[in-house]
Amino acid sequence: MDSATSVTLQPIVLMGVSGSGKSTVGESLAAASGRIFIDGDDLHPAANKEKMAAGIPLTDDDRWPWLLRIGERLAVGDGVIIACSSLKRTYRELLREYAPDAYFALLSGTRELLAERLAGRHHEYMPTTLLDSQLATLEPLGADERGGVFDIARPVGELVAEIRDALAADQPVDIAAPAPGDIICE
Ligand SMILES: Nc1ncnc2c1ncn2[C@@H]1O[C@H](COP(=O)(O)OP(=O)(O)O)[C@@H](O)[C@H]1O
Ligand SMILES: O=C(O)[C@H](O)[C@@H](O)[C@H](O)[C@H](O)COP(=O)(O)O
Repeated sequence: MDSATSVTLQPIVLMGVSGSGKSTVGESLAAASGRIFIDGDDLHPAANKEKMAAGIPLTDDDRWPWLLRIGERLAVGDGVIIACSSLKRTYRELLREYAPDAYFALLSGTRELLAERLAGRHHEYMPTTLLDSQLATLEPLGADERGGVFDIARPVGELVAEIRDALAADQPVDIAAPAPGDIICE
């Protein structure tokens, strides 16, 4: 008889400031692990995109509706990988209300490297001038927050491997407890 345990895939949030590689690493990680990737950029209300395009940083009130959309997607329970800057701890706390087992992979690097990466890419709406406000807003992961910090100076393939290894080494909630009514095999 099959084991009664059911396996759930924990969602992964690629977090960090603009240009840290959330979309690039997230897409690669999803391809390597057979998961769905969603870019949080695509879930911003149009007003947020217009504001950022005008070079104005978002406020908390701008971000809450966006974070709610992301939380709802995380809550589906299919192990989705989402790129979402998640700059403040309060934002991550909101996302954890939807997905308590979410793993936050913080992509971290120097301002110099971030500026270089931003200068080398084209983005639908995000100007490079918002980098400093993003860095000022970023609150690093607390020791009690589930996740890890990854160095963006590493090649994408290495980052993907490092995140997969870190997740594999930290999966206390990967195997869900038997649900009521499950038949337990001795
Ligand atoms: N680890 C990396 N090594 C080299 N280039 C990278 C790396 N990660 C991202 N990039 C490049 O840096 C730029 C910013 O990455 P992107 O994924 O758009 O960041 P974000 O989604 O966080 O804004 C892109 O041009 C991307 O190709
Ligand atoms: O909370 C925010 O201020 C935004 O979400 C921001 O953090 C995000 O970076 C933009 O959506 C641009 O997208 P990129 O991160 O892909 O540049």
